[in-house]
Amino acid sequence: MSSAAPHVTGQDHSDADHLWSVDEHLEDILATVRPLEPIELHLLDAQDCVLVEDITVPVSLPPFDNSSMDGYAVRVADVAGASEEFPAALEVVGDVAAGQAELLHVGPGQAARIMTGAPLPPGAETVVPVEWTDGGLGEGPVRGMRARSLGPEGATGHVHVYRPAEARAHVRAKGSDVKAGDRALEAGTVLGPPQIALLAAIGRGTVRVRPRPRVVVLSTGSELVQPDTELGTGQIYDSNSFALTAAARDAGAIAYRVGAVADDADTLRSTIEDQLVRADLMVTTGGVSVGAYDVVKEALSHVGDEDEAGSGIDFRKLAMQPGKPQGFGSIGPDHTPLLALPGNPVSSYVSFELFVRPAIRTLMGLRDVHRPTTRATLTGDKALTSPKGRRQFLRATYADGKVTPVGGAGSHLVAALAHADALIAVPEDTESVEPGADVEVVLLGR
Ligand SMILES: Nc1nc2c(c(=O)[nH]1)N[C@H]1C(S)=C(S)[C@@H](COP(=O)(O)OP(=O)(O)OC[C@H]3O[C@@H](n4cnc5c(N)ncnc54)[C@H](O)[C@@H]3O)O[C@H]1N2
Ligand code: MOO
Repeated sequence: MSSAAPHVTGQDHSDADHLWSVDEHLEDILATVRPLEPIELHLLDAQDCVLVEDITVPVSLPPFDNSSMDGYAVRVADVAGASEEFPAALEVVGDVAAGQAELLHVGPGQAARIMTGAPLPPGAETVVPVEWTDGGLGEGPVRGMRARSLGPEGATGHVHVYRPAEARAHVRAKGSDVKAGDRALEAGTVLGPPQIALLAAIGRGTVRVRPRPRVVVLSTGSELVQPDTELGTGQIYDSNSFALTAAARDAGAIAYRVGAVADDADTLRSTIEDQLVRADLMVTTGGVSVGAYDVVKEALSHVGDEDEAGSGIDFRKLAMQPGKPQGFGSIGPDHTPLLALPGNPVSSYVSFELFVRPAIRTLMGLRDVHRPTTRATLTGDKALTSPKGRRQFLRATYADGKVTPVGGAGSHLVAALAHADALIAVPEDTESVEPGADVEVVLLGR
């Protein structure tokens, strides 16, 4: 299943030195990535997915008139004028429990003990809550019914009712929620818990939705080792593959983390080929810069160019900091989109937020693909500086219309990233921002 249109960039940037703007790169990605084909999924597997069919209610909700209270089903005339001083005394003909198929008939002078959700029995016109009665015990108003374990035989004898009730009081009418033939949900609805509740309530076990994309995250670098192992000389822990797998899940994807691949082009190519079978989107980190060991660039620069129309990864520089070197294109027989992110941990995470998250959400068919942004007042005691011609994304915390930078601009500062919940976006033409200024903020984690 192809999740990408043939990748033909709308821009003519054949010049290798062309600096792409953040918006141009994003546009290129979003013009290529296509929503996944819908499939039929069980309700819980469809959570957070976009519905592609209008859902019509097959049976009314509630399907029958039923009681909204534990109490007694009675006739209106039999309790008219009832009071504590002059209670109505009615013969109890038995119990009506929720789910009970056989219904009693309530005649004049009679009452059936009824439970919340149980069908209103024929003959009864209204329900009096048990608190308005003596519960059949003859000792004044009660707070509730006796548990079934204490009275397994059910209700018999007489009940005293102390208040009148209007017709159909405490009765939930058939179809008062939705009626058979009504539109329950429209195509395009995102299925959250309340929508899943409605689908289950009207008896739908499966629905047609766009599935969550399967995203394979692969980090590269011979220096990388797994957490929980001993660090050797020159080694560091692979944090990007964890961060991006988590970020892919957070965006709505089913994410597969592939452990770090060493800096060897053949190994990388064959690992990517092996992973394509379970990928609607591939994300790599590292190896996209200009070093001699920048293996992603080496392995993917010419991949499929000759034999797969529309395939190939384009490596480019963005007018952005962090996140300058990026790769994007599609790969393999299904033209699976691939985003090659830079290796610095903050660069890869910021790039994910700006480019991969919208791609994942486009695959899901969602309308809102971006993180929300807002304007906020910069706080702190120093001016921010930003490289000329680059859109800078600085880590920050945001609250109550104020935004405060956390840590510096270095793209290796993972600890500061872990304490941030926002990014300050400093425009390309701005080199310095004074405290008190109004800035644009990308809100993470919402
Ligand atoms: N001469 C130049 N050098 C560099 C340039 C440049 O324009 N000219 N650009 C710099 C920028 S900006 C970035 S960003 C990086 C991007 O480099 P790569 O994508 O090739 O990434 P690596 O070299 O593989 O790694 C960079 C850095 O990040 C660490 N890293 C990588 N992967 C992980 C991981 N999975 N978990 C944790 N840390 C990781 C890696 O050890 C390096 O320290 O290039 C600059 N250089
Ligand atoms: O662009 Mo790099 O991502 O500045 O560190």
